[in-house]
Amino acid sequence: MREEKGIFVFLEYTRGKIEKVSLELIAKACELQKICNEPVYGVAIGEESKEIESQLCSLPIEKVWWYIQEGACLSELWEEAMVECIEKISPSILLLGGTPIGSGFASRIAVAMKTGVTADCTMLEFDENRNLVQTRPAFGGNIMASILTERTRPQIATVRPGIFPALTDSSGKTVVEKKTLGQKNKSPQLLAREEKEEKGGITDQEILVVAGRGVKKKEDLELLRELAHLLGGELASSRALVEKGWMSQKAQIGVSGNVVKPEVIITFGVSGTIQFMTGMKNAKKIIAVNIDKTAPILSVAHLPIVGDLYTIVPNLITLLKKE
Ligand SMILES: Cc1cc2nc3c(=O)[nH]c(=O)nc-3n(C[C@H](O)[C@H](O)[C@H](O)COP(=O)(O)OP(=O)(O)OC[C@H]3O[C@@H](n4cnc5c(N)ncnc54)[C@H](O)[C@@H]3O)c2cc1C
Repeated sequence: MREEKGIFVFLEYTRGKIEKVSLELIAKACELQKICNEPVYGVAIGEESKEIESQLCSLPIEKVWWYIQEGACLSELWEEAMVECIEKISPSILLLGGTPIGSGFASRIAVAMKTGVTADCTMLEFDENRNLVQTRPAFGGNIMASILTERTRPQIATVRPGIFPALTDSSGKTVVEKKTLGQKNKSPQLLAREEKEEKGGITDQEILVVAGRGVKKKEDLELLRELAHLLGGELASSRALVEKGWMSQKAQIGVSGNVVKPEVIITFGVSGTIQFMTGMKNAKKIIAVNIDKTAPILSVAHLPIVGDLYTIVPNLITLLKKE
């Protein structure tokens, strides 16, 4: 049997841009490569585009297989392409973004290759036997589980967007091999496609104002939203307010929400449970306002403020409006 070697990364793209999470995975794969000294490969599947071609060519990795999709977007065709690649190069590791596409794809590939998949990893490293240690929060974020796929290959892991720093080097010269994605005679036809522009997402914001259960009424969120907009940011929340139906799940930070990495995060009335902190611990500056001086979030904040949000927020808004 051939020895499995190499780190294989699934490169997702939309609207002429490789997804940030895929660039985060490439950066991580290059970091792992320094330890295992194995090649890093990529695979992309989708419509042909000049922008994508130039981005793929400038990745700092060995080679990319680019399957051009001409017909319907069918997961079975994607699976066939991926399995073909895996069988050809026998990678020891396959990394995918923990996106709706990446997560679904990972499990299909795992079934096809009769191997395991660890979803939503937050840490990837090697053990002394060069097995990939795939670490992810478990039991609602109360413990970190380290999972090994010792007996089968490839070791498949998905990683949530925003966990690893993205690739900054675009000076690579990758060999890109174009292939045509297979067609199915009786495949469903894609008649039209409507692209939905995501607006107001919290994961790309530099500044986030976060509302927690300390906010007493839904209407009070407007004060925090006003503050967020005056600061040039967006309003996010803990799960407590999503459960009340006051905020959308898209605005939730945490282990079952979004992972964010803004320059500044200001929390109001958030206690700082592990499930919440898992989603924001990499923020550059954490400012936390809590009425209770024993709230856990105050001990991790760069600027902990013991006080009532109902006094502090209106004062801040008045100050900012004067500027
Ligand atoms: C499987 C699972 C997954 C989960 N995933 C997530 C997740 O992704 N994200 C998440 O957030 N939670 C998650 N949770 C829920 C989590 O355990 C907590 O329930 C939640 O984070 C609490 O939100 P909170 O801090 O807003 O509320 P609380 O813990 O109730 O804290 C409210 C805080 O507001 C302060 N406060 C009250 N009044 C004021 C005031 N006037 N001014 C200033 N401060 C005030 C209080 O002192 C308190 O510290 C998950 C739970 C489970 C079981």
